[in-house]
Parts: sequence; structure tokens; C-alpha cells
Amino acid sequence: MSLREHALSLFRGAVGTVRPAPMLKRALKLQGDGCPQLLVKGQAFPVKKNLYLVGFGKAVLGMAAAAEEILGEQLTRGIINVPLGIQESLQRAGMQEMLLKPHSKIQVIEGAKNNLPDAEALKGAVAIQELAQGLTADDLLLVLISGGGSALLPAPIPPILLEEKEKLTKMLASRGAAIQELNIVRKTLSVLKGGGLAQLAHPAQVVSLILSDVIGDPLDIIASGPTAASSHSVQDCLQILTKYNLLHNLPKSVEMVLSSSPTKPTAPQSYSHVSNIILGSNTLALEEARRQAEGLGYAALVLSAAVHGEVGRVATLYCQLIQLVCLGFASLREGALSDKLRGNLLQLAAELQIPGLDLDEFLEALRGLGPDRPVCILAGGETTVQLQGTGKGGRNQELALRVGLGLHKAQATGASSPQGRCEILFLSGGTDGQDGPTEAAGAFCSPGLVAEALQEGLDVEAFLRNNDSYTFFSQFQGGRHLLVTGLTGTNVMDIQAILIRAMERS
Ligand SMILES: Nc1ncnc2c1ncn2[C@@H]1O[C@H](COP(=O)(O)OP(=O)(O)OP(=O)(O)O)[C@@H](O)[C@H]1O
Ligand SMILES: O=C(O)[C@H](O)CO
Repeated sequence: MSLREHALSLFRGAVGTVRPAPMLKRALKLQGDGCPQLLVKGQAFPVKKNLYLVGFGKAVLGMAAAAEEILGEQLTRGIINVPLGIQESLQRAGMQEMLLKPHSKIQVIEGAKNNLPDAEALKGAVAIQELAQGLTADDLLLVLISGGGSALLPAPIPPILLEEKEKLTKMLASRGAAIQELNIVRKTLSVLKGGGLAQLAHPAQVVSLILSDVIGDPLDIIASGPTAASSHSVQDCLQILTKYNLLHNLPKSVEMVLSSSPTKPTAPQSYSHVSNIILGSNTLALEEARRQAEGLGYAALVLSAAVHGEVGRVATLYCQLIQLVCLGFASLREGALSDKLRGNLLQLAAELQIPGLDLDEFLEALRGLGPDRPVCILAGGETTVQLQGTGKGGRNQELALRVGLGLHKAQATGASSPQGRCEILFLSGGTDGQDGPTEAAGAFCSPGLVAEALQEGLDVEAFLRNNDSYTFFSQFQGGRHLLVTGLTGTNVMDIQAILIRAMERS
């Protein structure tokens, strides 16, 4: 099998493991007839009387379909808010298992066109709020949460209007606010976010099953943490608004809510009726890919599930890692070039501040790999692209193109480049199957990409200047290097795979 086939199969394996149905079926069970119990990853929750289900997020339709299959007659009623058009597009894609059955007890509300809160999403949020408010101590509320949940559960604190809140979050996003910052502001201005839903559902038992799309899986940031104790206060929100120069331009309604917000977050003990359980994450997907890579004969290592930062800097990190591995294959592990690469890598890692990454330790593990097995490095997270051009692309395709360029430059500058002795493949893809506003999930690249593209009259650097990675990959070799999976129905950020093996000598 080619490296490309291996990479594709690892990507599919990683995504497969965080698909809603297998994920739910692994984690959730209903047990006992007389006094039924919900078992979630081994934790038992008695179903005393009624069992309700609510959910919001891009992957929630499939999660709800699987949950309903498991809960069967025990389920009293449910409401889920999912992206506009998702039922039709899953139907068209033949993903029947992600759809609810005809006589489902779960009401589906579609909304949040283009991932922005709208009147439909608000309607769904109100329905969920009413359901939660009416619960008693004998009820159990199962909450399904995935990325995109913030836009799908808008409930601005009166007198803030939906349009005012939407405008503010849009302005924050366009000024470069990170998802953590965005969601801290959203939480402060919302009835249901920041633990609001869990508080309304009290005294019912609340069990939230979460598919994480945020680096580090922070419960109070994913979908703005509607069932998680918030560790943030109104001061944090004010600081963010100040940082993005928005404090002096706020609508009156927002000012009013901010000035009457409690200065301290709700005490964690008020969440004793709540269990938040992460079911799927980038880490889980990478672990599955690592397991499968070992099965394919690779020495496989996971770099991190929290790679973030400007796409160009992240591309440089991967290029340098690739070169270091190639030095190992060329038995040049020690020496000036190797020391230089190590130094550069440590500096880059410090600059990118990847949470939990001990690069020294990772490089030690790399050094320990023998030359006899091909190497697979896996990573995940989400890069950022500062859009400067008007082209069409996504962060994964842009990353792959930048890695291709970096490897080309390294080869061109080093006369005895160790890369020449290795076969190298890089893949970056979005686990939701859609990279930016394109029909591809990501792209593959190898060191020959730039030179081969030139033969077709395609100038990689010009495409990059225009953020036009999708157009490039669509044209280059008939689109062969695009990763096209279609919508996967799940989302745990992006995944990168680097595969390297010694070149076979002819
Ligand atoms: N022409 C482009 N080239 C590179 N990146 C782009 C381009 N246009 C948009 N993007 C990037 O695509 C991202 C938006 O796409 P997408 O919907 O896949 O991500 P998202 O909204 O973060 O959703 P999710 O987290 O669910 O994948 C943004 O990060 C944006 O910077
Ligand atoms: O919905 C959201 O807030 C983002 O997808 C992060 O979870």
C-alpha cells in the first residue's frame, strides 16, 4: 500500500471512532427493567420517572438517533437544535443511521444558518428552556452537546436582543477573538450558557454527553458550557471587551446586563445534580489512528491533540520534524544539522505554547525509534489562517500546501538534504469532512509538490498569497491530492498525519 493509502485509512479510522453512533453505543447503556439505570462509561444514573433528552450542535442529530435507539421506550420526549439543512444533506449522503426514525419522540429544530444564531435557533432554545424549567427531582435530563452548540442555543438575557448579541459576537470574531474569549462573553450574556441550562433543570439529574471541538476539552467552553460550572466572571468578560476595543460601543441592553451580572461565578456545589462526560475528542481520534498505524507496521507517536497557532508557523514545525526524522533514517541523528533542527523546534514549540506538549520528551521518543520501521507522527488541533487574499481554501488545505512549500525549500537549500532518502507524506484534514467553505476535508502533500506543480504552470506561492489552496489542489494533478470524504456527521477539530519511510533502493 502507498503512504497515501495508509494516511487515508488512518484518517478514516480516526474519524470513525468519534462518529456519533459507535461513540454513543460504546458509552451509553440502559440496564434493568423494574428500576432502569442509565450507564454512562460505567457510571450509573437511576431513571426514577421520566427520561428527557435535549441537544444542540453540529453532530447532535446522529448522537440523538443513536441515543434514542439505546433508550427505546424509556425516553419520554426530546428536543434537539441542529444546523439548518442537516437532515436533508445526511439523507442525500445516504447516512441513514444519523437520522431519527419516522416516529421518533425527539423534536428536531433546524437553525443557525452559517453557524450564526437566528430566530429558528432561538425558538429551539426557548423550547429547551421550557422543558428544563418543568423538570422535577424524579426526572433525568440527558443533554447531548457538540461543537456549534453556542450558535444553536441562543438565549440572550433580557433586554438584550438576539441581533445585538449576534452583532457583538461577530465583531469579536472578526477582531480575532479566540473561541475561549468568544464563549466567555457569550456565557455572560446568556440565560442557558455558562451553566444556565443545568441550573434551570435543577432538581432533575442532568447527564451531559459531550463531543469536544475545543483544544484541551474545557467543559465550560465547549458550546459555551450550558451544563458546566463556569470558572469565569463578569470581570473576565469586561477584560475581553476591553481587549478588543468594544467596551465603549456596547448597546444599552448589554451594558445593563453587564452591570447587574453577579461578580462571582455560581458556586460549584450548585452543580451536584450534574455530570458532564466527554465522549469524543481529538485525543480519542488520534489514539485510534495511532493504534491502526502500529497495526500497519509503523512506529507511531502522537505529538499533541492541541496544536494551534498561525498556520505558517505550524507548517514550519511539521517541516522541521519531518527533516529530523529523515536525519534518523539517514543515520545522521547526531550532528550540527540535527542540533540546529532540535533548537529550532524547541523555540517554535515555546512560541506556539501548545498546551501539555513536552517537545523534549517527544524528541527523545523519536530518537529512540529504530531505523527499521517506518515512522508515523500524528497530531491534531486547529490552526488559524489570517485571511489576506480572496481565494477559496481552508486551514487544512492551506497547511498542507505550506508544508509542501517548506519541504521543497528545505530540499532546495540543503545539497545533501536527508529528505532525499525518505518517502514522505503529509495529510491534514478536518474531522467534520469540510475544510472552510469548500467541498474538501483537507489535502495531502509530499516534497515533490512544488516542482510538479510548476510543471503544470501552477505557482504555489502565488496561490498561498491569495489564500487559494482549494483552487490549487483542485487544479493540481486533476485534484488527486484533495482529501474528499463528504460530511462525516462528527467534529473533533483537525487531524494531521506524517508518514515517513526509507526510500527503497533500486
Ligand atoms: N480561503 C481560505 N483559506 C484558508 N482558510 C480559510 C479560507 N476561508 C476560510 N478559511 C478558514 O476556515 C475556517 C472556517 O471554516 P470551517 O467552517 O471549516 O471552520 P469552523 O467554523 O472553525 O468549523 P469547525 O470548527 O466546525 O470545523 C476559518 O478558520 C477560516 O479562517
Ligand atoms: O459552539 C461552540 O461554541 C464552538 O463550536 C466550540 O464548542
